[in-house]
Amino acid sequence: MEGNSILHGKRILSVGAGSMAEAIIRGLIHANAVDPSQICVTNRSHSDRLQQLNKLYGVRTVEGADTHAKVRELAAADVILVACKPYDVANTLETLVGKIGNPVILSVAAGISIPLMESVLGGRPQVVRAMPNTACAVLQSATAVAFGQYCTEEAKRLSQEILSLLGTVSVVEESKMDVVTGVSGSGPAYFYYMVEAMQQAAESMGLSPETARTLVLQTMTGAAKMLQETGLDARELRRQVTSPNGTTMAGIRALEEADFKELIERTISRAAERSKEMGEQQASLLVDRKL
Ligand SMILES: NC(=O)C1=CN([C@@H]2O[C@H](COP(=O)(O)OP(=O)(O)OC[C@H]3O[C@@H](n4cnc5c(N)ncnc54)[C@H](OP(=O)(O)O)[C@@H]3O)[C@@H](O)[C@H]2O)C=CC1
Ligand SMILES: O=C(O)[C@@H]1CCC=N1
Repeated sequence: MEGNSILHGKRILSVGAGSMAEAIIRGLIHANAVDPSQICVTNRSHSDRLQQLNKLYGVRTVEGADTHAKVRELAAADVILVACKPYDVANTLETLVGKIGNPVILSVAAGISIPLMESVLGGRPQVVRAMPNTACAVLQSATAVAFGQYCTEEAKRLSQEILSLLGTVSVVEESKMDVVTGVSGSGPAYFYYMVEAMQQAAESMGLSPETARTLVLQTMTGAAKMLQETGLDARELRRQVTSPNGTTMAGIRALEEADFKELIERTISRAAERSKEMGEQQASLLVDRKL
């Protein structure tokens, strides 16, 4: 672990102990970037889940109901990772008011805007909105990040340092976050769906499940590596596989007949719209509550 890293001695409190919190924690521990004792995790009610994370990663935990310990953790946190479901964000942030110093509020919640979080927290909170994906767990996330108006340069550096340990980081305007969510936040699931479909097809045509899995996984891994390591774009790499009138051309023709590119555009657009919708729902609930 780097003693001179900006993360040295920083305390990270994860509010939420689900899939995304675990992917981030696992990544940070595996990157050897923080000592497990720097991370504390809390959730609402599932103490068994907290015990599991403590056992797996050595992180500290504090139960939702353990008020004194929780208040201490909140006050001492340098970074509060908001990793609960979008519809729980406003209520969760409300419970922090008056109990925190001036930590970086690093939210990964889909759709929930920086102004909404700032308004719930009040004052001049340092809110960072990120959209990573579960590949944080293997340090291969494609993360995008947008900064709130009250973030200091140090807060920006600290959050970027944390996220860049977990994969690539692209700084974007907040208005692009819904699209980002549709592309790379949900993206791994489209990819897994494609893997499922290819394995299923391979098996239905007579390959054993084991052979199907090996061939499909290595094909995907090899293709991704070719994209990364040759610097060539996808179109050119596809051209190299496609012999005139050969097998690939026959396969691609089936994708074109099904309007595959339009389908992918629709897929990303639906996910982005859902992100926007979730944010708008939460914003209007908040307005209703204030009336
Ligand atoms: N999964 C993914 O691939 C990605 C998810 N995200 C975002 O990450 C966030 C979390 O998603 P995910 O991990 O899948 O969700 P999960 O349902 O797996 O986890 C949600 C967690 O939030 C906890 N929680 C809810 N309310 C509170 C509260 N008031 N205080 C403390 N903890 C609370 C829950 O605790 P309990 O179980 O006790 O109720 C649970 O541990 C979402 O906002 C999502 O949009 C972003 C990118 C990718
Ligand atoms: O499905 C979801 O809502 C979350 C956000 C991005 C990926 N998973």
